[in-house]
Amino acid sequence: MNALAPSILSADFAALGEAVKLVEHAGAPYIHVDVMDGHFVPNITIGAPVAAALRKHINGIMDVHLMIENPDAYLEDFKAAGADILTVHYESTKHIHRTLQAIRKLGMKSGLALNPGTPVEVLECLIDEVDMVLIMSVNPGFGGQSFIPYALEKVKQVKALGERTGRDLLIQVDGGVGLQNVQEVVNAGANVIVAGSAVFGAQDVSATVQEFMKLMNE
Ligand SMILES: O=C(CO)[C@@H](O)[C@H](O)COP(=O)(O)O
Repeated sequence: MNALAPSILSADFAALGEAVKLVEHAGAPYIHVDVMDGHFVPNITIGAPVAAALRKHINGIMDVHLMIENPDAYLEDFKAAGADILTVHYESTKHIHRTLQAIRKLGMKSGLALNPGTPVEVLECLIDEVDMVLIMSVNPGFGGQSFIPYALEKVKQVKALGERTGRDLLIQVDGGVGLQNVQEVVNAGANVIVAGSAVFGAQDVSATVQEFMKLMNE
């Protein structure tokens, strides 16, 4: 599973302007799509039809992060839209074990996201159903927030849990990651980095992606 690792940069988009830039840079091998519903998080972004339209321009893995209530109702839609990895939140799902199994049954890799206030201990009973753990390093809902330092400790805990249980996990970190702190995040154990404003807010998107990749793989 960790053929993607050691370190992947995932250009994260949640707005159509960012999606246009994404299409311009469609050589990106791994794309993280933020889906927000205005209920689980205060923001609204895109749904499965837009993800499906963008999929045609993505030359690589599409990783969809569902920040929505009742994600179970939409698993098949995002499979049909072309998601390779589908991530749901521990906090939005009533029967998370069943939801993770359902994602895999549909032929996608299963991702489990933990908000900053959710401890890593909840993974203990779920680890065998999870391909990727997403440690949120901001409270979900908006780009451009500051990185919460305690996330580094959680990444270390997930890495240790993976080693203890013999699982080759993808460990993703999302929120407030930029060129200034990406190495610290990778050194803690992350192997998939999500970056939104640091990529799409840059003057030169391609050069910034290259700089990220260099720092992450040094
Ligand atoms: O999903 C979220 C927040 O809800 C994150 O993906 C952010 O959108 C990442 O943006 P930056 O913090 O990198 O600007």
